[in-house]
Amino acid sequence: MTGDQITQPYAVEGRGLVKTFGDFRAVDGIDIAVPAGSIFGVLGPNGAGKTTLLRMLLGIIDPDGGERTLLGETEPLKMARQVGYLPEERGLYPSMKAAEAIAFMGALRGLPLREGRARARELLAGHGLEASADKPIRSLSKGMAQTVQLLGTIVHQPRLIVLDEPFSGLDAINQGKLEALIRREAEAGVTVLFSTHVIAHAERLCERIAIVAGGRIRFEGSVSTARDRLRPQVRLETRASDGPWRSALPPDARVDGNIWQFALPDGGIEPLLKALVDGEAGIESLSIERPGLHDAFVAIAGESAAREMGKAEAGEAQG
Ligand SMILES: Nc1ncnc2c1ncn2[C@@H]1O[C@H](COP(=O)(O)OP(=O)(O)OP(=O)(O)O)[C@@H](O)[C@H]1O
Repeated sequence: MTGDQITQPYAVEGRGLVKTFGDFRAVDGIDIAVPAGSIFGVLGPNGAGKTTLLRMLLGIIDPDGGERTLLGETEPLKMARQVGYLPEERGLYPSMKAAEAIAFMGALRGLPLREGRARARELLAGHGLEASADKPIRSLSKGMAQTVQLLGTIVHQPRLIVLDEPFSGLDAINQGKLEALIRREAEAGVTVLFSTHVIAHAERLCERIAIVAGGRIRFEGSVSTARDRLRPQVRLETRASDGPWRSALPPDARVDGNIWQFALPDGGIEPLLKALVDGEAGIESLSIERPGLHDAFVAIAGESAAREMGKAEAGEAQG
């Protein structure tokens, strides 16, 4: 097949994407660019528009406005055989055997069945599921069935993998295995685009993220750049509770006994340290912590979006 080589810097691009259902704008003018070979996370609460965005990028639904390019092709479905897609709605034929289900999913994307069957067994063995290869899906646990579906998503060795909420419904062990699989695929040069409402997955895995809320992109860039939106936080404990050194602390420092908390000043920590030492404040403890992606998310998308993310995660843990 011609055009197999990735020559474009982005595996997926969307510009000005809009999707309206009735008079509701689920996606409200989104620009997104996923670098080829990267792990890219679309992060946002339920109903933010993530699924709609992914479906438009893949060509499953058409946008009402805007343009998209998938592996260099402006008609995304033309690249379907080079894409692996795990939809949010999971499901395999319950009576199909695990290896057969994987081969079947490969066949839907153009992989000859014989090859698919052989690869299915290799993949199952690689995930500790060789004993389940000839068992019907209905006899597998939910997590195992989800792993089988995931293996079916990658069996035809796609150049781009798109996973819609892939961590949902998996226990911590299977979530860890999925993270490892995503990393392995990316190391082999595959582009991985996934959606999630769990900030920790995006923070651990992604080179770049897009934060989506209310159908709009609130941030797109590296995890590190998102975290840099907030100043590092200082926690200082002094032996003395008063002295001239106090004027060196930022005026908005919060105080509890002899513990002071404040954002790292523009000039850095050194001028303050000097004042503390010269003033004999006595430094009991000092820490400077860079905010995590969760705090950055709150700053970027707002408290209510962050609460929605937390609620979805808690609901899932219960369910
Ligand atoms: N086919 C549809 N018809 C009507 N409304 C829709 C349709 N698909 C999505 N929506 C609405 O568009 C909004 C965005 O949905 P979408 O599924 O894209 O969000 P999401 O971020 O993926 O969240 P979730 O994880 O809950 O699916 C939601 O309010 C949803 O109810």
